[in-house]
Amino acid sequence: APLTPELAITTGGSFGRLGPLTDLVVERLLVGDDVAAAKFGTSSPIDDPAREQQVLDQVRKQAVALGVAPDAAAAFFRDQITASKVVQRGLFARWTAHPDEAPTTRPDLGQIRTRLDRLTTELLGQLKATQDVRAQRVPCTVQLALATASAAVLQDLDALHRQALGTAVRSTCG
Ligand SMILES: O=C(O)C(=O)C[C@]1(C(=O)O)C=C[C@@H](O)C=C1
Repeated sequence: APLTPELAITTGGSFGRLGPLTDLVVERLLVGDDVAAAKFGTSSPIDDPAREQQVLDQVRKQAVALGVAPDAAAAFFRDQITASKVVQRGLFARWTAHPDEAPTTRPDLGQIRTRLDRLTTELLGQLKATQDVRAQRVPCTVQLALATASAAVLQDLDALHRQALGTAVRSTCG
């Protein structure tokens, strides 16, 4: 049944100065669900080192062009990739144990990677936009806690995706 207007929640995005960055991180994690659906029941492994290298090369190139430190950007994206694999492994385990929960259609991995490439550009834009706050250890930690806690609630993340979010943001404050 549709929510009554009184119960509807206006989701203006996650809170604080790191809210927009965190929303993109969550969006990328949720694309991990689609990656898992593309690979589950196929011979494509979760780990694809060649594709990871391609992602990180794109990150370094775009970071330099934007004036973001390429090593820090690459470290941030290594965490995004690790977090995506946390999601994918968790979903594979869930779908193996409960085949009735497995996806019934298989999305195209090539199209999903095009989405990931667009998210790379958007995430780098937010790394650039948040350089000031991220450089200040204590304020950054406070803003990150605010953003991740609100993201988990607003986007109704389950335990697997909350765990993956923790992995994805671990180097955000340097
Ligand atoms: O593109 C894939 O195949 C993915 O699984 C996504 C992704 C990523 O997060 O960018 C994660 C794991 C793979 O090793 C390569 C890339």
